[in-house]
Amino acid sequence: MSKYHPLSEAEAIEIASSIQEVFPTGEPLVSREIGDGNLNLVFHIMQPATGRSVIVKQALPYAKVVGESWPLSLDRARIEAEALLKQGELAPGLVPAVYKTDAELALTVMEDLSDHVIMRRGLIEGGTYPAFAEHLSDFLANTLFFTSDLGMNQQDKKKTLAGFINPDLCKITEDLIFDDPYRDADTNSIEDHIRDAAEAIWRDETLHLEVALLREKFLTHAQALLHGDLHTGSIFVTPESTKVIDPEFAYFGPMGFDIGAPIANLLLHFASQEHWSADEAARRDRRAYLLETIRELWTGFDRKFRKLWDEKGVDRVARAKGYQDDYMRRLLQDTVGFAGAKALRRVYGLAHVADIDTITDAAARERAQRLALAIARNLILRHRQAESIEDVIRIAEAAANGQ
Ligand SMILES: Nc1ncnc2c1ncn2[C@@H]1O[C@H](COP(=O)(O)OP(=O)(O)O)[C@@H](O)[C@H]1O
Ligand SMILES: CSC[C@H]1O[C@H](OP(=O)(O)O)[C@H](O)[C@@H]1O
Repeated sequence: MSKYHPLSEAEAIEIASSIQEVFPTGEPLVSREIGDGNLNLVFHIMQPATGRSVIVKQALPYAKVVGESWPLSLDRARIEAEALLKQGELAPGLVPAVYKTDAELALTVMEDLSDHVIMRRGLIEGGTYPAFAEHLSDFLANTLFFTSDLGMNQQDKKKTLAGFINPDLCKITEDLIFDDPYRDADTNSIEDHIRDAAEAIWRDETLHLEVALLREKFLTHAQALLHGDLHTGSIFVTPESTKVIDPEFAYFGPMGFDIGAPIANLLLHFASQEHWSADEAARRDRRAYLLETIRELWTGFDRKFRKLWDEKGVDRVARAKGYQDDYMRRLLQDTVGFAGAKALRRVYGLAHVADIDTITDAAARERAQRLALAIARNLILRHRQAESIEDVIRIAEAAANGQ
């Protein structure tokens, strides 16, 4: 019989107390459930006498945000733990330390990052993160390169891939990102004042073709091991430090999906700047910072990925003249398209973003939602023509200027 059951606070404490490297002494521990995500339980376990702490994250057999009517495999907890360990090897210091995993109980005990802030929250509060683009481009270049056919033995890659078959979580993405926003689905959550914009998207057949092409890539292109859900709610930051969490959507998919995710979320935050109803200068400065971060993220990624290819590439054939440039151009185009798809679903799909939803002035919120939709739609429509990250920046600036 399986030993799985959702943990009580007392059981979470008992498990945490076995982590000798954090709690070598026997003083009592206290627990608090702090999960604010859509899917899992997260216990913060602290030893008041020493101030030491860990996080115990446990999967539930269903999606917490919907309830037991949406069952989900517990195997996602094993996948999350294995992805965290692999990312820790490939991108040291950029993910939390893992102290213990238990596939049967579907849990991971990890480093407490409460001295950081979730990036979405930090951005909403006006924070700036000067090391973020450098760190995240390191994370992306290393995790994607060394799990692709360019940076890893191709037979080993196929064997590794078998451990990251993640059908339930991929299905969430296939439906919530690539299908439901393009039809009148029950899962959508549409504010009345933008219903006309959603209906226009449901009728937009040119857009549907581009989304079908992106969805096909997500379904079939096992290019590298992805994080799979790399939005600003999955990244902890301080001005000096960046840590990526929550890779439970990990699977072998198209790299542009991971690079597009943070770009989409920076653009959603860009759109949310409509909340500065009167302060044009504040809005302009904030937007310039966000666009510069997007530029640095892609250019840093491009430079580091090419360097790894030149210095650590394992594939002789990949050294064919012109192949690298062609590959990077296609990767940019995927990134642009996936950024658009990831942004669009956050405006009226099942899961929104606080950046926009917390704007209390309804007129400003509507402007932000329409701006996010305009940017997202143009990214999707034009992704196959993109030649440079400047195309993304021009699309965002033009939409913000009402063009
Ligand atoms: N290592 C950690 N350190 C501190 N807080 C964490 C850690 N991991 C998760 N959390 C907290 O729990 C929340 C939900 O975690 P997350 O992994 O995103 O869960 P879900 O998979 O349900 O989205 C985060 O937003 C954060 O507040
Ligand atoms: C029914 S899951 C909706 C949505 O939630 C996930 O995000 P998170 O686990 O970080 O809360 C993922 O983005 C899913 O698409």
